[in-house]
Amino acid sequence: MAGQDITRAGEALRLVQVSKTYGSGDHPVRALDDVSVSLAAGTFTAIMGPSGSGKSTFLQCAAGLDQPTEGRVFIDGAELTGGSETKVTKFRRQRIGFIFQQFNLLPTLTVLQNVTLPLRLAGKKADRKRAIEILGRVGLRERIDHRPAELSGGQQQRVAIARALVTNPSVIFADEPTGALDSRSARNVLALLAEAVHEFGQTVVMVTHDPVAASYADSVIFLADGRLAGSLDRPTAEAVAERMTHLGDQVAPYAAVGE
Ligand SMILES: Nc1ncnc2c1ncn2[C@@H]1O[C@H](COP(=O)(O)OP(=O)(O)OP(=O)(O)O)[C@@H](O)[C@H]1O
Repeated sequence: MAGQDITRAGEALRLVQVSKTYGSGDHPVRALDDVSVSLAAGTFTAIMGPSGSGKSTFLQCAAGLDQPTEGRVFIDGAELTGGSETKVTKFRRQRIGFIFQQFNLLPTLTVLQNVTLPLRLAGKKADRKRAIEILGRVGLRERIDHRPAELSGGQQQRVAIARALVTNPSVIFADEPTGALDSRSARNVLALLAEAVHEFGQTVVMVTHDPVAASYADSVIFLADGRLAGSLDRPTAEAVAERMTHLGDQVAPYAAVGE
């Protein structure tokens, strides 16, 4: 992980000429093709693009869940790429938070235990007070002893947000975080993510299909065929939907979240 530091101050995520090719032989798939991106700390970025454009691959490579075939990834100035699997896992636990479409909470643990788990995995003290404070922030102070199955989908996703926030990570990656939620819960979750960015200085990178979800971000990065296909600052749902149409996607009616 050594090497020349090519990142800038205040930069939370940097991808330098990242490519990912799946398979070899006659039909390799170039899922990401020479993607370079720089995201400032304390910003909320949505990644959008047609199906198969490389969004999940982008997230997997940027978050150290998969290794790019070429290129380098830096989180907070430290290189994520190039280390052993053990080093990358440690790096992820210390610096990266995740939010998934299906919440990925452990069903046998209570809400509070789910939230303190990343601290324990990162070898830190299971700081109960901090976990309870964050659960209060996401509106679940009264539910800390419940199991995930006793909560609604929106509440489970709020637990997952608390779990992502608890280690104070350099970047939180969210993969379709509202994909399994009704529109009201989705708005609530998106507002919480935006609040984590604007009030607490978190950095969030979110993959989404939904122009309304993307409109909660500060900017949108578009992918098409594994390549960068532009960006949009201060996006509105209408502008995002319009751009997606030009990228060849069948955009869902954007009332999905905002209705
Ligand atoms: N493990 C894999 N092996 C081979 N090809 C893969 C693999 N994972 C993804 N791909 C291919 O890489 C390309 C990009 O896939 P990716 O899942 O990143 O797209 P996406 O934009 O997230 O798509 P969606 O919106 O449908 O989830 C696609 O052509 C896909 O078929």
